Parts: sequence; structure tokens; C-alpha cells
Amino acid sequence: VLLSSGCFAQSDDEEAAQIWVDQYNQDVQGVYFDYVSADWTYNTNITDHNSQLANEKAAESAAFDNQKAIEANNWDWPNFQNESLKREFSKIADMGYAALSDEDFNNMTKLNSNMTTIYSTATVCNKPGDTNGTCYPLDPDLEEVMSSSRDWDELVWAWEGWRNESGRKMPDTYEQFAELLNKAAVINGYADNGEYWRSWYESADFRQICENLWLELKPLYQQLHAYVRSKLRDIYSGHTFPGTGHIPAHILGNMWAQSWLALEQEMRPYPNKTGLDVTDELIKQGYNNTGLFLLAEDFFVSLGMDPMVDNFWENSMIEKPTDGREVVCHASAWDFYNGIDFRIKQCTRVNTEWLITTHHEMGHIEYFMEYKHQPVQFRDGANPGFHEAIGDVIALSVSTPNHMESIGLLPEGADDPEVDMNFLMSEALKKIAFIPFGYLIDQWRWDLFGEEFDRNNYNGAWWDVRCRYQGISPPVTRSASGDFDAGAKYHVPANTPYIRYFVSYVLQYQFHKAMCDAANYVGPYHRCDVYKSNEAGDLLRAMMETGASRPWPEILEQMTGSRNMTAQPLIDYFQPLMDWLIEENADETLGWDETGCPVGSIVP
Ligand SMILES: C[C@H](N[C@H](C(=O)O)[C@@H]1CCCN1C(=O)[C@@H](N)CC(=O)O)C(=O)N1CCC[C@H]1C(=O)O
Ligand SMILES: [Zn+2]
Repeated sequence: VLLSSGCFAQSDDEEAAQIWVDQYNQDVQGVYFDYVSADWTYNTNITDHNSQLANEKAAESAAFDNQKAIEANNWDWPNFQNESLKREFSKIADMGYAALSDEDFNNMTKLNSNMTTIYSTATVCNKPGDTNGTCYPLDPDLEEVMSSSRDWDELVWAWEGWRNESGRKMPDTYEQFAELLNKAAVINGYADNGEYWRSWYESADFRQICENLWLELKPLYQQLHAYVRSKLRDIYSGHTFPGTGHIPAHILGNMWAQSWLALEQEMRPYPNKTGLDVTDELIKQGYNNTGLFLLAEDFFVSLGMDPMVDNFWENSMIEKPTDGREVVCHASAWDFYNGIDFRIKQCTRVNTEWLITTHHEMGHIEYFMEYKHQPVQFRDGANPGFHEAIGDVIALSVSTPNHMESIGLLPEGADDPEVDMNFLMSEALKKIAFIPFGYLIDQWRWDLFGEEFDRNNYNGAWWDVRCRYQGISPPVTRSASGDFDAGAKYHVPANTPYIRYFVSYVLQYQFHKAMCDAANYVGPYHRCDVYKSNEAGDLLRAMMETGASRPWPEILEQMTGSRNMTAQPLIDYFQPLMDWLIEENADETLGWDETGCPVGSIVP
């Protein structure tokens, strides 16, 4: 509003503001649809041309966001009476990376796609015993070696080779990239990009809240770590483990040691009873990739959620293409912001792990569909951890012995207490093993953005948190500056924040408990299966449809009665296993040297 004095006063006309934002919500959907479509084309067909088109569309989308942020600030929205309108304006005004100049923004997206292309097309050659010079991609070949090989040297080949072909090619690019992320954050009034990312949790002491949750969960992790380390010492009796108590990172069944589920058979408390690895059953029963999706869809529909829409089946990429195209195999779920197009892109294989991942990705799709009526700025998780928890909370019911038996994937023994303990162990190998990993990635990134260490110690600082929090260590010497092992994990080159998974692993047990209580379930929570429960479904859907329209503590309270994240439901869920582990570990030395990595494992 131009005053007679020639100054601009911010308008407090909320009706005019509502009219403006209604128009914004019409216009923004087309802009975001174009950008997401171009990004989809690049992700499902990696070429320079498609990368360039996606970057151009990203720039157009950013220019739109930038323009709308400026227009939004014509209003005195911080003083709006209408809370929802104020919240919508605050999100439009916080323009993120669109604050950068065109040149900086284009440079940032180019650096980002360069690193994502390196990650998604890297291959490792010279496999021990190979004579034909074959080179292997991460997905599925190297991941298969990491989960099924028990040959120390073959595991070292895959573990070290992957890091050298992916992360090691990125640190200088990442340094420039981080500078641009920080530059945008500072323009928007944050100290650095880490503070910008943490702002999405709307909690002043978010970092402390996470540290407290980690400290609450650490005893459980240490018990599992001690048990698994003892078993691995037997399996790899010919090799020496560090005297500091760290576990060599390459023998935990996963390229990043973030899930130890691949060790389920060797870690089973009652080896002569069935475990919960249903891979063989899935294959025996002729499941194909689509079958895994239909299994997941059936559960969501049983809770009153929508089935996958037609164009989901037509346009999703559910397996690795065989026509020679290079694709970003890392699984992801896509919202095209038009309320119609929703897709999953993954290189599915028929096994237990992919059954879980398919539930995870479909959880995102169901959330997209539940909040599609919301204004675009509210089409998000209540906080990012909520989005990561939907699929997983469903998987907690699906994975139970009873449910597996009911869908014919567990031949027998669902009510056997020893099978129950085997089940809890397999859950712990997935969920408890993950906790420090989910926590540490952004501890490192927040400190990098906060310039707590410089380029010469990118990898030194990475291994510091890996050794201290996860109690693992590199199986071969790594360079503090020449290597960049963080870049060997998708989310770092792809620039996806990670603390959301740590938050999700806490929240999903709060959700599970609330849903089981709503379903009037009686018994231990680890045996609860909310399949077909209208009450559980109504509770979850009521939370999902609110999207990001209100502060997450209000939405959490509406669903669980608590405004805070609490680790108690997770701890209660695993209590029977914790008791068993304490007994089993009576003669074990718990933990590891938490001052850092074993001497000599990290060199300058
Ligand atoms: C396999 C899964 N892929 C992510 C996910 O589904 O979260 C992908 C890639 C990054 C974001 N993303 C999305 O799909 C988003 N569009 C979802 C949204 O809309 O917020 C993943 O990375 N996971 C699952 C367990 C832990 C972690 C890992 O594997 O380390
Ligand atoms: Zn996710």
C-alpha cells in the first residue's frame, strides 16, 4: 500500500490477502508440476540434456517462489489474526534457495546434479576372482554382496570400491555446494543452512531434544552392538577386531551399516526356530515386484486409505529399466502437486528388505493423497519425520509373525514365544541398529554448514561421528581429506536432510502405540497388528490429512495425547529383547572407545 508519504506500508487487509493466496495456490501447482515432471525425466533417464532441462525448470520454479515471497511481504502477515493464513504466508515468505541470484542458483543445481549423477552411475570393477573385468553398480550388485557375502576380502572390495568410485569424486564440489546453501540461508536470516533445516521442526531446542532422545536409546543400542560384535567375532574368527570395541563397518550386512537385518540368520536368539526373513517364501509363492506393491496397498486400504490411482501404475518406475537407460535407482516417492499424479521410482527386487521399502515409499504416496486438498504450502509432513513414519508404522503391523502368518508368508510358529524373540531380534537389527546412523549424518552436516571443520577434515569429521555414535570403524585406512565417505550415502549428494529418519524412528512407535490403543488391542505392542481396524485407520488419517497446516506438537497431541517426541513406546516395544540381551551379554564388555576412531584408521 503506497502511503501519501510515499512510503510503503504493509497491508493488514486479510481479505485481500486471502484472495491473493487463493490465486497463488492456483498458479503454483502448474509451476511445481513442470519442475517435478522435468526432475522425474532426469531421474528416470540420466542424460546431460535431461539434467539441463531439470535445472532450467528448477530455476523457473525458484524465480516464481522468489517473486511470490516478495509479493507476500507486501502484507503485514506476522500480525494477521487468521492463524492459518499467517502460517501460509510465513511459508511463502521463507523462499529457501530461491533467495540466491540466478547465477548462484543455477550453479547450485548444476553442482547438485553433478554429484547425484556421479552417485547414480558409479560402478566398481576388479572384483576378487573376476577375470572378465566386469564393473558392478551399487543397485543391485554391490548391495547384494554387502548383504549376502561373508568373505571379508570381498566385502572390503565392495565397501572400499564403492566409496572410491562415488564419494571420493565429490568433496571439492560439495564444498562449493555447501557454500551456496549457506549463502541462501544467510540471505533468509539464518546463521547457516543447518539452522534453516532445523527451523522446519519449529522447536528452539531441537538439537538438544534429539541429543536427549539419543541418550535415552543408547543403552539399547549398546546391548545390541555388544551382542552382534560377539557373534561377528566368531564368524570372522580369522580377523582381528579393533581393541577399542568398534565393529569393522563392512561386515554388518549393509553398505552403510545402517541396517543389520542381513545378519538375521546368524543373530537369531533361537536358531532352530523360524526367523522372519520371508524372502524365500516370497519367491516360492511367485511374488513379483507388483505383488509387493499390491500387498502394501492392501494394508493401507484396510485402514480406509485410497488405493493407488490409475496413473500411479501407468507412470511409476517400479524396477530397474533394461533398455540401457541410466536411472537414479535410490527409491523415492513423488508428489506432482496437481492432486492427480503420484509416483514411486525404485529398482525393486523381490525380498524382505524391498517389501519394507515398498511400504515406506507407499506411505509417502498415501500422505500426499490424504493432504492433496490442502493449500500447496501445507502439502508436507507435520514435520519431515512424520512423512518418514507413515509407511514404517504400517510395516510394524505387517512384519508381525501373526500378520505374516495371516498372509501366508510365515509357515508356522506365530504364537511360539521363541519365534517371538527371533522376531524382536530381526526388528532390532532394522530399527535399533539404525538409531545412531539416523542421528549422526546431520550432526556432521550441521557442523559442516556451521564451519566447525574445514575441507581438509571433511572425512575426518565424518569418521569421528561414525566411530563415536555407531561404534563402527573403517576396515581399511581412510584419508581425512582425500576421501569423502559421506558422499557414498545417497542423501549427501542428493542434499536430502537425514535427521527426519531419526525423528521418524521415535515417532513411529508413538503412532503404533496410539493406533493399537485406538484398536482396543490388548497385549505387548510388538505383537500388535492394526490390519483392517477402522479406529486405527481413522486416527492415522485424521493426522495425515492435516499435512503441515498446524504446528506438529498440536497434530501429535491430537493423535497420541502427547505434544512431545518420546522414546518410551520404542523402549517398551523392545523391552523383552532388552532383558534377553542383558542376560546374553553378561560376560561382554559393553560399548567402545567413544573418543574417536581406532588409532591409525584415519590418516591426514
Ligand atoms: C529409500 C528411502 N528413500 C527416500 C525416502 O523415501 O525417504 C527418498 C530419497 C530421499 C527422499 N526420498 C523421498 O522419497 C521423498 N520424496 C519422500 C518425501 O516426500 O518426503 C530412504 O532413503 N530411506 C528410507 C529409510 C531410511 C532412508 C535410507 O535408505 O537411508
Ligand atoms: Zn521416506
